[in-house]
This record gives sequence, structure tokens and C-alpha cells, in this order.
Amino acid sequence: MTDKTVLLEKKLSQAISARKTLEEAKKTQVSMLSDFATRLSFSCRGQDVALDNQLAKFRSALNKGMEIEQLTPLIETTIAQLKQQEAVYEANERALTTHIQSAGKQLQKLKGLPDDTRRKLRHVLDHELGDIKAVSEFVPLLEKILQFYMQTLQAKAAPEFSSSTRNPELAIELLSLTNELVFEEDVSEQIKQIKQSLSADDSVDSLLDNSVSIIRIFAKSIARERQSAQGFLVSLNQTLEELHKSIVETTNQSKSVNHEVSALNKRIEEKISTLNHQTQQATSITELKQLVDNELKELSKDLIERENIERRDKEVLLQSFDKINDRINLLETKVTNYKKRLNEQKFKSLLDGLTKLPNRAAFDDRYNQEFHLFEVHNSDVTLVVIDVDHFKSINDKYGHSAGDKTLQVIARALKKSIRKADFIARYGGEEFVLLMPGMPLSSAQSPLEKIRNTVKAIPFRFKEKEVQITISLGATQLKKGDTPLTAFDRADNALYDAKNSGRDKLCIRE
Ligand SMILES: Nc1nc2c(ncn2[C@@H]2O[C@H](COP(=O)(O)OP(=O)(O)OP(=O)(O)O)[C@@H](O)[C@H]2O)c(=O)[nH]1
Repeated sequence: MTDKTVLLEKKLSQAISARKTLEEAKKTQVSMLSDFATRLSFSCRGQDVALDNQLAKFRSALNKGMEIEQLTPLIETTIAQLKQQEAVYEANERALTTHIQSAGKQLQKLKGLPDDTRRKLRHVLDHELGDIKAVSEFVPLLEKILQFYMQTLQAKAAPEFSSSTRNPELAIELLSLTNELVFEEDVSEQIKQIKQSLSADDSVDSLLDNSVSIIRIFAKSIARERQSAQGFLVSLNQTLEELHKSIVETTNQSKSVNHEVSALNKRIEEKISTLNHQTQQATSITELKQLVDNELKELSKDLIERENIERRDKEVLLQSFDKINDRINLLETKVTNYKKRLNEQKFKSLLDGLTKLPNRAAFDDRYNQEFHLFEVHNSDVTLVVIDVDHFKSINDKYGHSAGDKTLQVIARALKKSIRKADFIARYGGEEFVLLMPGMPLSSAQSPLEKIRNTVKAIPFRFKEKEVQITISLGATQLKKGDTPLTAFDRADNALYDAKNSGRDKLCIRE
């Protein structure tokens, strides 16, 4: 073997080996490509039956290892089919957007859609829907809209007032209304039970029951009050009529007696004048004596008769006066009784006469209820005792009525400075108490400081002098283990702290 042959052989062997490597590489590439195409075709499966069949043919051709020339027509048909499918996709996407838009708009029109849901829905329709770039992005969006539908359906399906729905604000309002009303003694037990029930159970069902009971009691009490007022007026009228009759009778009696007496007087006068005339005509003492004797007898008869008439008249008059007196006394008793009843009602009333704020009795009632609620719900309740500083000196310097006016102005300012849920009362003298349900002590400090400054800023003017009046406040929060008394004492001690540290201050005791 020549050197040339050896070289040729070596080159041939190298060429064969290179070709093998190339073929192997191509085989791997084709296999990878075919695998990729197969997987891709699988992921498109289920979109369209014709496309599915076409892709199945393509996969089988790849698996059989068909040559590219054989695959080409298959690929071309598949591409055409895919293009068609793409157009269908785009149309579907547009239709989906339109459907979601219109479903969302319908949902927006529904009543009872919760506010938060309405806001989120608007965001989905106005922003998120426009940002969609692939069909798959519709899925979370649709999930969201489905949730909105469910929330709306739930809100609609729930009865507006489920019997177990709770409404503590309404319970408190009913309690304070019940406190402000004045009820008769015989329903006090019933009212007590209603108040207890309002404190213990603030479900709508129980509130409705209690409201109906209160209205019933109130309607009954109004009817009774009206009946009693009517009865009083009828009996007043009757007594006045009887009085009038007695007076008319007495006047008539007096008139007729007067008439009789003046006729008698006339007769007496005539007799005296006749006697006078006859005495002048008499010629002898015996005749005169006889004449005077006779006339005097007649005269004394007339005088006795007049005396009798006058005595009788006096008796009748006295009787009549007694009758009138009795009637007037009766009238007086009736008016006094009625006045007493009105006064009792006023006394029982829970408003303080001077400041028109709830009084101490009203506070005690409310405080006990609030305490009970605190024990049941363990809610935050702040209790504040407020006292006007150096109030005695206002009385001393500017008079008691200036003091009264000051209390009225401060009471009005306090009332205006608190929340609707708060309860303020005049506890006595120059002392006020404030209950702040649902308010933790830590949050109460800022509004209480505001109240202090509001009172301080009131421009009082006495005897042409500007006077600044301040208040001291002691606050605490009801806590576990408290009794109404211990909590109140704590607030009172906080007030002493404020007084002892210079007044015009808010002090707290936890
Ligand atoms: N004008 C008026 N004065 C009242 C009324 N009720 C209580 N007072 C007076 O309020 C004063 C309260 O005085 P004190 O309790 O000594 O307290 P203070 O003088 O305000 O002093 P500090 O509380 O220590 O700042 C007393 O003089 C009472 O007579 C009221 O309804 N009208």
C-alpha cells in the first residue's frame, strides 16, 4: 500500500466519522424539534376539532420521522388552520370584552350592591378590562366579577332586618328616650323590665318588641291623662255652675227680702206719720194715751215682723254663704290636687329645671344601664366628672342669678360640644357628668381638652367686666371588677387631682 492510498483511506475514514457526527446532530435536532412541535400541538388541543385533527396528523408524521419535503404540505395546511383559529380567537376576545362590559354595567345598576363592591367593579370595568392582552387574563377578571355577583346576591338575599341583626346605637337611643319620658307609678315595673331588656339585648327583633311595648304604655298613659284632664274640667264646670246657682239664689232671696222689708218700712213710716198727725189732733190725755197705746202695739208688731224677716234673711244668707264657701273650698281642693299631680310629674321628670340637661336621677338611670352594657359587651366607656372652678366666687361677686346664667351657658356649651352618642347631665350644683360610650379613655383626652377650652373661651361679662370661667375635668374608663360606685369615685378622684393641681385641667385615672 502506497503512502497515497494510506492518506486517502485516512481522509475517507475522517469524512465518514464527520458525516456520522453530523447525522447524529441532525437527528437530535429533528427529534428535539419534533418533540417541541408535538408539545406545542398538544397545548393547542381542544380549541377546534379540525385544528385538532390536523395537529394529530402532523404529530404522527413527525413521530414517523417523515422527511421535510413530505412534511411541508402538512405544515402549510396547519399554518392556514392556525391563522383561521387566530381570527376566531380575536373575535371571541372582543365578544368576551363586550359581554363582561355589559354584565358589569347591569351589575352596577342593581340596587343593594355594597359600596365597596361598586367601587371595585367600576375599577375593573374602567381600567382592568381595557388592559387585557391575552384570553387567559380574562380568567381572574371573571372570577372577580363572579364574586361581585355573589356579594350582591348575598346582600339581596339577606332580609333587611334579620331578627338577629344587632343595633346597639338604636338600643341606646331607645334607652335615653325611655329615660326622658315620665310614666305612671303602676307601669314602673314594666318600664324597668323594658330598660333591662334594652340593655341586655340589642337585636333588632328585641328592639322592635320593646319599641312597641313603650309606644303601647305611652299611648295608654296619654289616654289616661286626657281622660283625667277631661274629668277634672267636667267637675270644675259642675262646681262652677252650682256656685253660680247659689249666688243667683242668694241674690234673688236678698232682693225679695229687701222688697218685703221696704214695704214694711213704708208701713211703719206711714203709721208713725198717722200717729204724729193724730197726737196733734188729740184733745185729752186719755184719748192721747189710748191712741198711742194702739198705734205702738201695731208698730211693735211691724217691728217684730221686720226683725223676723231680717233674721230669717240673715240665716238664709248665712246658709247660702256657707254653701258657696263649701263649693269654693271644693273647687280649691280640686285645683290643689291637680296642681299637686302636675308638680309630682315635674318632680318625677328627669330634666334639670335650670339647665334643661338631664338631672341626677336621669344620670343614675343611664349610668346603671351603660354599666350593664359594659358588663355584657366589655365595651369602652369613658366617664367624666366636670366641675366649674371657683363657682362660689361668681355667686359672691356677681350675684346668684349671674351664677344661674353661667350654669345655663356652660350647660349649653357642654351639650353642643359632645357627640350624639354621649350623655351629659347636671349632677348637682356646679357639677356635671359625662358618659362617653364606645370611647376609650386614650381617645377621649383630645375631645375633653377641646371641651375645656370651649368653656374657657366663652366671653362672660358681669357688671361691665369681662370674666373668664374655667372648668376642671376628671376622667376614667370603666374596667373589669368595677362597680358603678368605684368607677365614679375614680373619676371624682381624678377631678380632685385637677382641682389640686391648679384647676382648669383635665386629669385622668386609669
Ligand atoms: N347660682 C347658683 N349657685 C349654685 C347652684 N348650685 C350650687 N351653687 C353654688 O355653687 C358653689 C359651689 O361652691 P364650692 O363647692 O365651694 O366650689 P367652688 O367655689 O366652685 O370652688 P372649686 O370647686 O374648688 O373651684 C356654692 O356657693 C353653691 O351655693 C345653682 O343652682 N345656682
